[in-house]
Amino acid sequence: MSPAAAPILITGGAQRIGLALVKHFLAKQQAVILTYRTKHQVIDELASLGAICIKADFDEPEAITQLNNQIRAHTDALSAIIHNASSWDCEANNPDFSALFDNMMRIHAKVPYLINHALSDLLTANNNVSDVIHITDYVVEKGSPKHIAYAASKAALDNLTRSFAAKFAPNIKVNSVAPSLIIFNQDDSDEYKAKTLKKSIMGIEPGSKEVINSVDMILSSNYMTGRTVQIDGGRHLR
Ligand SMILES: NC(=O)C1=CN([C@@H]2O[C@H](COP(=O)(O)OP(=O)(O)OC[C@H]3O[C@@H](n4cnc5c(N)ncnc54)[C@H](OP(=O)(O)O)[C@@H]3O)[C@@H](O)[C@H]2O)C=CC1
Ligand SMILES: Nc1nc2c(c(=O)[nH]1)N=C([C@H](O)[C@@H](O)CO)CN2
Repeated sequence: MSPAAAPILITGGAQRIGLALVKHFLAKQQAVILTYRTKHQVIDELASLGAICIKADFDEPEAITQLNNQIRAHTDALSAIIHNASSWDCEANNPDFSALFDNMMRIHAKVPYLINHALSDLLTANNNVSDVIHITDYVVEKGSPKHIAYAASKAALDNLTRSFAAKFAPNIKVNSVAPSLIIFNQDDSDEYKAKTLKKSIMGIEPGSKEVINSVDMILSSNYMTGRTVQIDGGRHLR
């Protein structure tokens, strides 16, 4: 009987894509540690399924230190870290561009940077090659005039992928998944949805399974590192 794999840490695991990833791994009997900021109703269900649910608001100064300590109370190894937590904020909603830029850089670049450093020994303690996966965005390659700070922060995360891949090899692989539209938000208008669907040449809202498939492919590789899986429906061909 092979020993149970060490837990996978997923940040922002209580809704949408993060939640789909958590449920996917739990269904495969894979141990999961997830962070959440808001106490979504689903948290109790995930805990009953065996997930370790840790409250972490990464806007708080001590969040990383507290997360580090809480994770070490539960495990002495990790098989993967998936940096999923994110805030899709924009200049139109934030007249304070300085605060917006700081917030975007913190959640999308500083938090993954600090977590990777803080927990790398737990990844190395894993019995097999471990993984860090950064969930970036198609806009890393194109920019975004309506989400300027967001796109720049995801580009920083994209660059961290290559730096950490070089630093952590060969015990830890580090890769990005760069989606464009995966799932709409509840308050998205029909007009926005129609306009967004036209941006790719596949023209669909693919759903979280696209990200799950890409993550599973990365985790199944013993060789791929410092690279990006782009799941964008052919947006670059428009
Ligand atoms: N949805 C899509 O179509 C696309 C998504 N992506 C990327 O995929 C990933 C998942 O997307 P999606 O599911 O839509 O993400 P969401 O916008 O639903 O956010 C994911 C989670 O991030 C958490 N979060 C945000 N800010 C903080 C913070 N300061 N501290 C702690 N947690 C925080 C939220 O926690 P809580 O809810 O607990 O407050 C939320 O559950 C993201 O990285 C996103 O940028 C990229 C392109 C397209
Ligand atoms: N944290 C989030 N990031 C992004 C989201 C989201 O809902 N939350 N959504 C998008 C869009 O789907 C975009 O890819 C297409 O308009 C981008 N990032």
